[in-house]
Amino acid sequence: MPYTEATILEAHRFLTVVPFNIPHIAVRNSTIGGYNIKKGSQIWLNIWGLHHDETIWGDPENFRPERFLDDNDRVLTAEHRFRKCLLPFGTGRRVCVGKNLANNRLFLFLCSMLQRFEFNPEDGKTVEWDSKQMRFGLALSHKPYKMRFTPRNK
Ligand code: HEM
Repeated sequence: MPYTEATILEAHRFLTVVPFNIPHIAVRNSTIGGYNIKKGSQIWLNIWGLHHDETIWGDPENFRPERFLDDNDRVLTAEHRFRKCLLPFGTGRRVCVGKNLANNRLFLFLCSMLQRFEFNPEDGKTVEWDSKQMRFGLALSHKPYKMRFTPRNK
């Protein structure tokens, strides 16, 4: 189900639930991208910035799952630049241990909900989206909004 998988990838990018990763400490003096990092420095990875960088994504403020599909509507492989620039679970030795569990759950949850319900905003309303108005914390969350879930068999 490539479009569903692409939608989950795009949701990871667009929402970036953990915007600044979990802070790390440099264990030795090192150089990254021309910057000298002193041993003991606290490192905050700006994943939200990476996921909303116009020079990478072109139109980062648009929710567009198609960006993760190739010309044959297959999900881009892990080698594609977009996939390499998508780091919702961090990267390297301390990458999220729940990554596979979370992705499996997201897929099953999304599919089973979409099979059973139609989702719509409250009657006559639209849900306004502004990624700069999220509730900030270790994890980002949207301010409350109301949705109508209608069983698909009715
Ligand atoms: C969409 C869901 C999730 C997101 C976006 C997410 C994101 C992250 C991120 C960004 C990190 C920091 C990685 C780093 O330091 O480089 C992390 C670490 C971690 N996550 Fe998740 N996570 C998710 C779900 C889960 C789940 C379901 C579990 C457990 C069942 C989990 C357990 C952990 C643990 C234990 C760490 C610390 C790993 C370490 O420091 O070695 N996460 N997660």
